[in-house]
Amino acid sequence: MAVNSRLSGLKDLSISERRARVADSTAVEPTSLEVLDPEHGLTIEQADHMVENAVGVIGIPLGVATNFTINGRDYLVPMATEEPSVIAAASNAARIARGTGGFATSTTEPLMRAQIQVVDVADPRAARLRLLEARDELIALANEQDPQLVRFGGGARDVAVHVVDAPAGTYVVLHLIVDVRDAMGANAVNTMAEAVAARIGEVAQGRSLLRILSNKADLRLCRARAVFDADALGGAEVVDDIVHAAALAEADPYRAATHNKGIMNGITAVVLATGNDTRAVEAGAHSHAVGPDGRYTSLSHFEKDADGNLVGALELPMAVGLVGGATKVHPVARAAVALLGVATARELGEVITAVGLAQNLAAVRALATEGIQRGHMSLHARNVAVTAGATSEELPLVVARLTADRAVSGDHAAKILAEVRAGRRENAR
Ligand SMILES: CC(C)(COP(=O)([O-])OP(=O)([O-])OC[C@H]1O[C@@H](n2cnc3c(N)ncnc32)[C@H](O)[C@@H]1OP(=O)([O-])[O-])[C@@H](O)C(=O)NCCC(=O)NCCSC(=O)C[C@@](C)(O)CC(=O)[O-]
Ligand SMILES: NC(=O)C1=CN([C@@H]2O[C@H](COP(=O)(O)OP(=O)(O)OC[C@H]3O[C@@H](n4cnc5c(N)ncnc54)[C@H](OP(=O)(O)O)[C@@H]3O)[C@@H](O)[C@H]2O)C=CC1
Repeated sequence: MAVNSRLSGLKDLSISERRARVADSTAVEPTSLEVLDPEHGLTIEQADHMVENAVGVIGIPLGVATNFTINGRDYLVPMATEEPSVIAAASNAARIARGTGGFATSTTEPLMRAQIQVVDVADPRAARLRLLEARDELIALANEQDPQLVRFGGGARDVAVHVVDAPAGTYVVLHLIVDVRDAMGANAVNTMAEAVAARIGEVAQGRSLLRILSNKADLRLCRARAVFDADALGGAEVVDDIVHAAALAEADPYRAATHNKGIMNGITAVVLATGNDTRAVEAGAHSHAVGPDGRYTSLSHFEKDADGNLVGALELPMAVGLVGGATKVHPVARAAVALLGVATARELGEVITAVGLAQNLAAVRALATEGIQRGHMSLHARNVAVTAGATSEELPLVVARLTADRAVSGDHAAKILAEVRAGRRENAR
């Protein structure tokens, strides 16, 4: 069944109505969403199998971003985040992009690198060539470790050898390049790296030391682009100002870090919801943000097209999988993947990248126009009101006053709450 992600007004429904609407708009059975209730989610027994010294589980809100069209197909995107306004912002930008066809994405092959470091090599440059001569033997040896991966069409594909001059010595570092198919790949690649390390040491005539995947997954890139209509963004000046905002992020690492954090607001939320390794994706992203000149810069680019519309583009490494890790173990992650309806790790990566671009556009548009506080703080007001002690009944009143007063602070919430309660006592008399 074709998904319809244009669910206007989803925010105004109760949670059970929202779930019914989401199930109705996708191919998932409504009962499969029951696992999203905390009492039906990850059990302490399951947690105990996942990590060491487990003593509990922590709940993170899971929401659904609406309006996404990617390569002509609609997706409702599960996002796990503790931060208000993130899911609203992604949905907002996806709604704007939808008017001009949505997001177009592409990806490279799912190639990961493992590094095998060799120390104490007398002739590092000659050792590099000896290792390249042994390429076929090393690939065959690595592939013996994971016949299952090879059966799925993956496996070791190539080697590259770097000579690295470091303060404590010169190292020969062999990169084993592995097609990991639908896995994130760290376990698969690390097993291979450990298995071939001794032979690599022999060929290089040194001692093999580290044998571990590189999170700079620069051979496994995902890309997303979209056109955002100038009028829908607020006009030609808004387009120009977004281009200025993005240009600052390209030139200034202080701004780039925040700009990229905005991208990761979306990316990490989908990575977490689907049970993938957030640290691996974040490490990949930030390493990709360092250009050939060694400068940290923005991951995305915004420019104006010939029609005066804004064009956004994002490219980053995307080491995510649909098998392995917590994806198959965590019941909520399984439900999130089913809801998203992706068939391959590549498709998952492309959706995540589109969400990153949408998130970035929403934040930069807010910054280039009214500022971040109106949209973000009005949604954050709920947290502030709850922290001040508002009950579910008092919450709408306190949030409405906080937003109207444009003063979203704990002190002000406490003052409003006192007034609301005094008013109630007065009415009760
Ligand atoms: C917050 C909005 C979306 C309000 O924006 P708005 O224009 O007031 O919203 P609207 O009421 O006109 O609604 C527009 C659409 O937004 C979505 N939407 C709107 N509200 C909701 C909601 N409550 N729940 C769910 N969805 C919502 C929804 O899709 C809706 O369309 P509909 O489907 O209803 O026809 C806007 O101001 C925005 O996009 N702001 C950006 C917020 C943001 O980026 N937050 C991230 C946290 S700040 C940060 O960490 C990063 C940063 C900013 O530092 C990065 C950087 O510096 O680059
Ligand atoms: N630096 C890092 O980022 C590190 C991350 N990790 C962790 O590693 C985990 C991910 O490792 P990963 O290797 O993905 O997990 P798994 O080892 O659990 O899964 C990969 C394995 O799944 C099997 N498989 C089944 N179907 C497929 C398919 N369609 N495509 C590919 N493989 C398939 C393969 O063989 P088989 O059935 O024989 O296993 C493959 O080796 C995450 O938990 C991550 O946090 C670990 C160390 C370091």
